[in-house]
Amino acid sequence: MTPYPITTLRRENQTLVLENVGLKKLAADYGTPLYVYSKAALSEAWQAWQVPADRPIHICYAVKANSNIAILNFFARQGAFFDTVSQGEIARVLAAGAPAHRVVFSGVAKSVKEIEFALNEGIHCFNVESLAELDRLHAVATRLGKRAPISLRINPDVDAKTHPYISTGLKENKFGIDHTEALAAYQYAASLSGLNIIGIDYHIGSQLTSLTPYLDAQNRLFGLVKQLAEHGITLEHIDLGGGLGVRYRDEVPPTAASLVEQALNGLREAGFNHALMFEPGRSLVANAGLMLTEVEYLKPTQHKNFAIVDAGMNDLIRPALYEAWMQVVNIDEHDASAVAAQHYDVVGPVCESTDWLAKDRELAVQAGDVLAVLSAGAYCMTMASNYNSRQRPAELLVDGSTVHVIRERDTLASLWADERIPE
Ligand SMILES: Cc1ncc(COP(=O)(O)O)c(C=O)c1O
Ligand SMILES: N[C@@H](CCCC[NH3+])C(=O)O
Repeated sequence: MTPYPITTLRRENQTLVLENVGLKKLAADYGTPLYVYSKAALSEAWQAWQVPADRPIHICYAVKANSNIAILNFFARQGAFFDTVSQGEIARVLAAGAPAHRVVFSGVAKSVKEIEFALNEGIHCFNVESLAELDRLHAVATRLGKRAPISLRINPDVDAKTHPYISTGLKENKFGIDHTEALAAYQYAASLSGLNIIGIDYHIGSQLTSLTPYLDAQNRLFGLVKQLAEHGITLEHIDLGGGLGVRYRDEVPPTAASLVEQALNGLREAGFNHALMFEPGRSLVANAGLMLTEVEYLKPTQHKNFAIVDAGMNDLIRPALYEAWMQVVNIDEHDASAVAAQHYDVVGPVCESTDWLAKDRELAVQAGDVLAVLSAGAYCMTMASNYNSRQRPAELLVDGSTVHVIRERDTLASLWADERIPE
């Protein structure tokens, strides 16, 4: 196993280099905390999903994983479709230069305003999550003199065997329409003139590290597609969602190609000629990014050692939220004779006890060192907040030896720019 899950990251002369750029210089030039993404790693992740096939396969990048418009623009140029969950995400995709007809709109709570916006822009498909949403879509589309292209998101009741907070395909989850009610839901949708049925989809959870739950869900879904056809309801596409896991530590997730092949085999066996869609987020971006953070203080106590860094749970919340393990490395290697390795909890400045990035990690570290939190390209910057009135980090995109600033750090004034003191 390579030392780092980011393939474009390596150690050269005891310091970490991403593509052709030294991380120490980036921290010095742009300050910390700082997100840094590798364009070559994004390319590699995108290529991994490209499988030759006897039908169109649309890869819909799940915008929530990393919604910086430079990242969206990169995927738009590759020909990606986009999975979105809000008007804001759709607007970002359009601002990044992608056409509306490559947008699918998922989410359990689509508002009238969001539906109007998506219909007027002309998106590819609404992934519908309830009967009430069918009624709302029909009403809005009819009022606008349009027909809404729809797919029903099915809840297949399959255990994705991932963290319970990011599992979405069990019957107790709020997502999708119960597979036992799917036929009736489709028949109801077919009776509504404002709707145009084009697909079926599911998304069973995130950070999946085995193909088995996908196969279980796929079999269930394909059974439904057959049943629908028997009732005269035909579909253009089948969307198998996102969720493919990545390596944070020692996970060995299936390759994207093996997931696509499993789906293609299933389609061929069933005699289906539908187009195929997937909605990957994490697997396209997690291991294209890292976060740099400087050690402010070392705080040894009688119980444990703390390395107190300048990034907090507001900047990177995954450990606080899911106890997620993310690799933390010192970007400069110390000679063992100069700095001895010890066990540290790496904690941030936020006034919460859950404000930690890593626990009980062996690190040779001094105050002033810069640490890199790896695999931070997905669900890190998008979940950042201004809690404790902290300025969210800047973001950089490295391309060979070139560094692009793709987001400036929040300014102090931006923290209250939208607030008003009453007269
Ligand atoms: C509907 C939908 N599609 C796709 C994704 C992307 O998932 P992942 O980042 O795990 O690939 C998510 C998030 O889990 C989602 O909710
Ligand atoms: N935010 C989660 C993934 C959630 C996926 C959303 N459907 C994470 O960081 O792992």
